[in-house]
Amino acid sequence: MTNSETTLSKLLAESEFNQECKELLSSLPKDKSFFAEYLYQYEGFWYPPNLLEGVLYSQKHFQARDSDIIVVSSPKSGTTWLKALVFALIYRQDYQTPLESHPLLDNNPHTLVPFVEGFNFHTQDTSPGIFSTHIPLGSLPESIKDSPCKLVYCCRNPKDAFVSLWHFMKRLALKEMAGCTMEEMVRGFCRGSSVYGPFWDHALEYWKESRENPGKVLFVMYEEMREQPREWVKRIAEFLECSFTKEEIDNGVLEDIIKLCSLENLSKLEVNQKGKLVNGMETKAFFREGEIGGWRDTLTPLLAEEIDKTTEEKLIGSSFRFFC
Ligand SMILES: Nc1ncnc2c1ncn2[C@@H]1O[C@H](COP(=O)(O)OS(=O)(=O)O)[C@@H](OP(=O)(O)O)[C@H]1O
Repeated sequence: MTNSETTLSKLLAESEFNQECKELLSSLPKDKSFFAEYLYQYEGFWYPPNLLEGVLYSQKHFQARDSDIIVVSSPKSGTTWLKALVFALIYRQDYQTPLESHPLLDNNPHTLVPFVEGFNFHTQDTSPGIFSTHIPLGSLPESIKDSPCKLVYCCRNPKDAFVSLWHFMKRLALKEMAGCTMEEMVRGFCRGSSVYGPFWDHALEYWKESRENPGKVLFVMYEEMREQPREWVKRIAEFLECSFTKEEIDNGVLEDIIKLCSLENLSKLEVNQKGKLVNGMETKAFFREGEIGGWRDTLTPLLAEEIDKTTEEKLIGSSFRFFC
């Protein structure tokens, strides 16, 4: 068993659950999985037990402040990038160009921006607080829904998000993955039984909320940010009420932030090549190719078609469309 295997398996499956959580788990629908022994369905979405425990904890204890910013995504949809961008945007006055001593140069974005469901949100004592979550809209802690805090949702094409997850799991050599074929994993993903899945319902709920409540939720597409980072980073800044001034644009602050947070830059930093998060996960696992349509190198046409079919079914009655 490799180190990362031990750590992640432990993280996903062997936590010591409190009594309340154990009782809840025994009452929930469960499905065999390759993330942990079982995923459990809670409020319509699927979780490994330890992540569900984090969701329950956050529902009880997370107190959003009015000024807080929450980066939201399904796993593998651009979380790490958006965390870095929002952090760099909000603190850009504190770390002027040239960016030689920026915290993102020696901290992984996941260290700087804690997860709402990660038990360590208490460590964030700055204002505004920047947090991140994969929690579906309906299961967010009430204080997030009720306060004027803002949510930036990052969505990605399901085939690329799936393939990214596949490579991530493979790299972490999770023991539950042993013997799991890609066909099985695609099938699980399509029936919604994937971490924080169904992937489509997750995106659709936030997309709808962004339409109905545009001051609360900004919906961004990973692919559009890749193609037009200037446009989108400016739009995110506007949404977060920290628009770029003309002087900043003239001085190249926008370009510096884009460069600092780029996959090319972050992935070559020592902290992201050799570092580990507090939970033991290797930081390099969060960076790969970031390609649009990269799924073609991994998915067979048949498996791609299976995901497309689910996408088609899920989008019936909605005008929402994924990027490609
Ligand atoms: N800075 C930056 N810019 C653009 N793309 C980036 C960046 N950082 C990570 N990535 C790519 O995002 C994919 C990982 O997704 P997440 O960050 O959402 O993963 S996680 O949910 O936080 O585990 C994963 O995509 P794939 O390359 O397709 O696997 C990463 O390569």
